[in-house]
Amino acid sequence: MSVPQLVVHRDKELMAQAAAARLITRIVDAQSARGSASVVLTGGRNGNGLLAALAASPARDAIDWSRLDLWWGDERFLPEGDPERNVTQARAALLDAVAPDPSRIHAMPASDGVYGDDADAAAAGYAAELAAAAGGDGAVPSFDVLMLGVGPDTHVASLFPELPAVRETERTVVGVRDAPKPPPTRVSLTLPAIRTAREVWLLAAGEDKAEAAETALSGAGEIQAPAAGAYGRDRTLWLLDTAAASRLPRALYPPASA
Ligand SMILES: O=C(O)[C@H](O)[C@@H](O)[C@H](O)[C@H](O)COP(=O)(O)O
Repeated sequence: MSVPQLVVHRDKELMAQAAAARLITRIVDAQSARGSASVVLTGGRNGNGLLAALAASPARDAIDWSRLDLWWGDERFLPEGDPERNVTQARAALLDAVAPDPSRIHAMPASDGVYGDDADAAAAGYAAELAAAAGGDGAVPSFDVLMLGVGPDTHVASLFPELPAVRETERTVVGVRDAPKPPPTRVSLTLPAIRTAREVWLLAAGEDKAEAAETALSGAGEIQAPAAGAYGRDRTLWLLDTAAASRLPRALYPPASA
């Protein structure tokens, strides 16, 4: 378990731009070291803001888009092409502008796909795809970076406080029903899957995330505060803006980042 590091940026726009630059560098380093990179994207405003900033970055094509595997931490279980799906929003924010290798874009199943409207079957299908990509070395590939937006209630992916999905200890992907954040039915990585990533980056910008950041970083348990259970093998990085960091003890983050 890696102890959370915090970086606090002036505002959400700068946080998105700095996080995008950080992601470009991390991907380029992974591609240089191992020939390819594997990244897990997140939905939501902060996640999509990062993708849009990356699309606008002059350095974006330092990434070899033909050697990048993209996965999702969660997905709204809706029909293919629904504007509310995280992959639809990721395509609009970034993917349509960079033309990655389509075989390496691993979208979670849609509710009108091969699994029909069965979210549990869709989750099992995505778990099988992860395991196949892991090449028998385990249940999921070794993700270089796994990004998670943090909800105001401290949820990450579609793991909401006290609900069954956050309590899952065996499966890597689960179906979620009755999610408090619409739409109610989703597919999500579980905490055990999240924690296999080399690096986990939690994105929290805006006043509405201040209480969640304080709760998750002040010793709350992962069932009550799922963000507290999201950490990487090598690194756990909270990327915040000053508004989201406003309730944190000043000692938690270095002065240089304020
Ligand atoms: O499917 C989703 O909605 C996201 O994956 C979800 O986990 C999101 O990242 C958080 O709710 C934060 O969303 P905002 O950045 O919009 O607050």
